Amino acid sequence: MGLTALEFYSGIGGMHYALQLAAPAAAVLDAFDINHSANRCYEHNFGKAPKQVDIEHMTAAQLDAYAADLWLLAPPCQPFTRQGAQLGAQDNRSRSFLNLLDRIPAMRSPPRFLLLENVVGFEASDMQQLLMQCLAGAGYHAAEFMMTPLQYGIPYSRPRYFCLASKQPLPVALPASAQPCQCTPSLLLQLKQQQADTQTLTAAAQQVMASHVMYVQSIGEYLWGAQPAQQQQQQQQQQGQHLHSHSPQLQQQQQSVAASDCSRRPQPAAAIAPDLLAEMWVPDAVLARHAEVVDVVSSASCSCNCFTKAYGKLARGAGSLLATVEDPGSVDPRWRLLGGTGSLVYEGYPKCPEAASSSCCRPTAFSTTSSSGSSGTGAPLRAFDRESLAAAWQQLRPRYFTPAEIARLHSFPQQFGFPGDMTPRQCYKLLGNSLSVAVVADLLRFVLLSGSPDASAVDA
Ligand SMILES: C[S@@+](CC[C@H](N)C(=O)[O-])C[C@H]1O[C@@H](n2cnc3c(N)ncnc32)[C@H](O)[C@@H]1O
Repeated sequence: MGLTALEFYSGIGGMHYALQLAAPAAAVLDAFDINHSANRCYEHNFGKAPKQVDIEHMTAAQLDAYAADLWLLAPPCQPFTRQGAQLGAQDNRSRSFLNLLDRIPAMRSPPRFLLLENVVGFEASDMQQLLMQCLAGAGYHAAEFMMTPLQYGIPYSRPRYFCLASKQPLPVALPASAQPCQCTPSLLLQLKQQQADTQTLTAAAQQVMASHVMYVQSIGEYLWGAQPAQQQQQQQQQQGQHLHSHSPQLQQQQQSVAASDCSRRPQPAAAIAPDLLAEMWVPDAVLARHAEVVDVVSSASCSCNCFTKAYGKLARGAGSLLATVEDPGSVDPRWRLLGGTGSLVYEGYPKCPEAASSSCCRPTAFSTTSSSGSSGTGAPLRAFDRESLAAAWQQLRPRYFTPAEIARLHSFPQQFGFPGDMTPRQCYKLLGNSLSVAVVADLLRFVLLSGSPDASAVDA
């Protein structure tokens, strides 16, 4: 048999889709999750339900029986989120993951590879230290990353922590650092072909990432294949400016990464059915109550904020809304599109859209982007109040992103769907817990190359 995997905390199967991209011949032997709705959705798409078991009680013998090559892990993130109590390993929701860490040294056939996903904040937790100690003690080579779909040209900010581990040396040995690596694994592999020593390689990779040269598609282009001409021109100009600031060698590498990422993008999302669209309008009352904290993007925006499981329920920090007016500037010239965040601002309000985005701000290297627009270039509103801002939002007729659109922004394949009886709220809850398939696929390709001499083919 080829590569075999176990998917812990499987949710709706984001890790499974990523594995299908990274190693098409690999097999997921079993998936495990306690959430019945998530398991129904997983079965709907993969034809086999995950085992509805509590991972906290799994034994080394049970795990050994699979003799799986790869463990995919997305344990609960609540113990590590910035808004929570940050109890880390002391939080009851960490117990199942602690159980797995305890089991690994006791196993006869521990996995050859591991991939873990969690929220930003995990890297500073006691659980991260326990994980690293466990991996080092069990003889793994490990590397930590902080990645977001924006780094793959996808207009979606969802920074997440990742840890990769392998019994064989990783294809690029990262220098010891207090901070997780922010370079994409595919870029590291490309640079490795030309840069012999690790120090030069990582310095070059950091330089590329810090300059934010990746071609990021607009939301309209990514979801529906549409790109307003004006924005296309703007992006080309920006991209040109950035590329000229680097060596021809790096330019070539960046362009080829961007091109290969574009080729992997999903098909445009299906048109929204009228009855679904009717459910997607954001009520005026919500805009009136939360005028200062909502984040609204347009189809021309090149980013939107992280969708959480509270999307559709909470206005603050749960994910962006989409303006349905094609050109906000034509409705009122005081609208501006922030280049860095993709958010719409009205004469400088809200002052800092990212402040409303909970744990979802971008990695530092990505927050220093050049803006295609600017905020507050007009005279500030003298008598600014919530009502006038709410009225301004209403002009844009914002709607919620549909579950299908969020699934596409997570790079789920076109054929992914939810069971027909699930409400949008249930879908949002499941999607908010899930992950970016594009990001995880890239990390998986990298870790699965461990130990291979030419680092050119996945052993699947
Ligand atoms: C962050 S989500 C992972 C989502 C998944 N990666 C996806 O693509 O949808 C964590 C999942 O772990 C499950 N979970 C939490 N504690 C668990 C436990 N003790 N045993 C089994 N599953 C658990 C939750 O039901 C939830 O679906």
